[in-house]
Amino acid sequence: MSLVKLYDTTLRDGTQGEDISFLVEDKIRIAHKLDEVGINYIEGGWPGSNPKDIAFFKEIKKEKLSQAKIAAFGSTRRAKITPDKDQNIRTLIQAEPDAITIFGKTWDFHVREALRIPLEENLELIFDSLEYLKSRAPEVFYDAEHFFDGYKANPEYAIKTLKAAEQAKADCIILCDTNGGTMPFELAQIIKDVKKHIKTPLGIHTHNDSECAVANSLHAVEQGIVHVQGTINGFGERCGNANLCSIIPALRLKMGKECISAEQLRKLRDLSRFVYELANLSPDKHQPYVGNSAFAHKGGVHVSAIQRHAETYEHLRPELVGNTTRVLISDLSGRANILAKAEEFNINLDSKDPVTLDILDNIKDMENRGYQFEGAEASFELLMKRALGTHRKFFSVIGFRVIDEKRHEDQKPLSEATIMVKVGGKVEHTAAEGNGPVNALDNAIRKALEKFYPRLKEVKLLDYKVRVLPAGQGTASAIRVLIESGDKESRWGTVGVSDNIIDASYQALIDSIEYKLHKGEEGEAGKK
Ligand SMILES: CC(=O)SCCNC(=O)CCNC(=O)[C@H](O)C(C)(C)COP(=O)(O)OP(=O)(O)OC[C@H]1O[C@@H](n2cnc3c(N)ncnc32)[C@H](O)[C@@H]1OP(=O)(O)O
Ligand SMILES: CC(=O)C(=O)O
Repeated sequence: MSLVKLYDTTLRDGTQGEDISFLVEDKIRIAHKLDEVGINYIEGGWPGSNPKDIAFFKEIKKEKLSQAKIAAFGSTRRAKITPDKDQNIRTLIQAEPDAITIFGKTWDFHVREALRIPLEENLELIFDSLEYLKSRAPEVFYDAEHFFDGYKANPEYAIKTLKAAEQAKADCIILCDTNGGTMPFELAQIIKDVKKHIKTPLGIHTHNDSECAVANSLHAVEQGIVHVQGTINGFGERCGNANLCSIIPALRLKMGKECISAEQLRKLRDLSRFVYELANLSPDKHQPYVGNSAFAHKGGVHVSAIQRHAETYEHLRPELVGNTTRVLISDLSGRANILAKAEEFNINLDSKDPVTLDILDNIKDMENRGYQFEGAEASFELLMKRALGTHRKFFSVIGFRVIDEKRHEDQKPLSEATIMVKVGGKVEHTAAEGNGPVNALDNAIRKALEKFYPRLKEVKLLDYKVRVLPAGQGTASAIRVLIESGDKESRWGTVGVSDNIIDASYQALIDSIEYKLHKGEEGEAGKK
């Protein structure tokens, strides 16, 4: 296997993405995770940009990393001053990183329009800056900004800029597709041309504006590039950078390139989710390799086949990247989906059992009426238990009332719910206020039941989604409510559908509470 070095820029280019910002503490925690996963270089930020990035380089020195090197990022010197007088270059050295990466201009258009200096002077900026840094940092990398656009516009000049970096003895020259518009077939040919002129090891840094960042990075490796830059989850300026969560498994599992170990690869999904969490963003469920849907099978034909052999519909075993196969339930399901789900819930079901067909018919009918079980697996589990006769009725609701009242146009509306429930032989009648009618109803149901089932105190309502479903033939439009609840151990989704939003919410709330009570009972049974 040939070796490819991985260079992560989540903490620098990643933070140039809209909505992405990390505290110094977040950056330190992410650096540790990147180190554990075997990333060779972690670009921590641009110390010449802001105090937070300076603080990162100070703090990271106190940490013990197992193998990763820390890189600091900056630009070539400004025109008309020497590198020793350039504040940006000085802060790079003061940061005392293991490696320094500076970017410089390749594209004549940029030299004229962005820097507004003569082309020759830009070559001096590149050479001087790298030569100065080379004797002051253990390793020095050169990011050739806009390399591919520059090469297409003026190949001779673009190569001259790389030669300036080579003469200054940069340890690696990184070809950047800064605007992200290069196509994989163009990129491969340009790299072939570059290799005729440049002997310094080459790297790649691509952006995703044409959705080709990962493909371009992999093509670059095919062309002999040995250093790959990218970010976790593809965070980065505009449409983002090349996504290392896709590049790494492709390098190792599809291209036979040595980068991280099999054990480290199994931590990839955790790393992806950790970075989303610290960025305060919801994970992209459709993300290849590491997303929740990456190995989620919905079509009945697919589910039937993967149960015979997973590779029929999976390009690799999800466990290799720390993910798992999932089976989704919908009106596209067949018996195989139901059987797979039953197994997941430890329910014994046979494909010839008439109950299996009953469940399937019931689901198709309910989905036709607007239910959706993909995000409501707890409701589905209860539905199966009801069909099998293993569902326990912990309580019954005799009735409820919800009042929403606004007493004056300047006042906030008041929401109050009353509910009457029966548990065993006892009837409980309670009222509760809430922040809106659904919250009031949730509070009232729980208040009435917590007395009998104290474990309900652990349940929290985590998410609430409402969707207005279009009217079907002869039917009025309906409302679907999906609720996500959780306790300290797990999270579960439930669904309700009605032409009345309160009733739809009520169904989803009741399912959530019943699910928690069943879960607790099974837990207790397991302990006995
Ligand atoms: C392709 C990339 O992603 S490169 C990384 C981009 N990232 C960032 O810009 C984030 C961090 N940036 C910053 O904090 C600020 O822009 C700073 C501190 C670097 C500079 O701030 P300012 O001095 O106020 O300049 P400003 O941001 O307005 O303009 C950029 C300056 O850099 C100069 N510049 C741009 N590229 C280079 C280069 N490769 N070498 C030298 N100077 C450069 C521009 O000419 C301009 O200087 P000028 O206004 O004197 O002509
Ligand atoms: C250096 C860099 O971030 C770019 O060219 O995109």
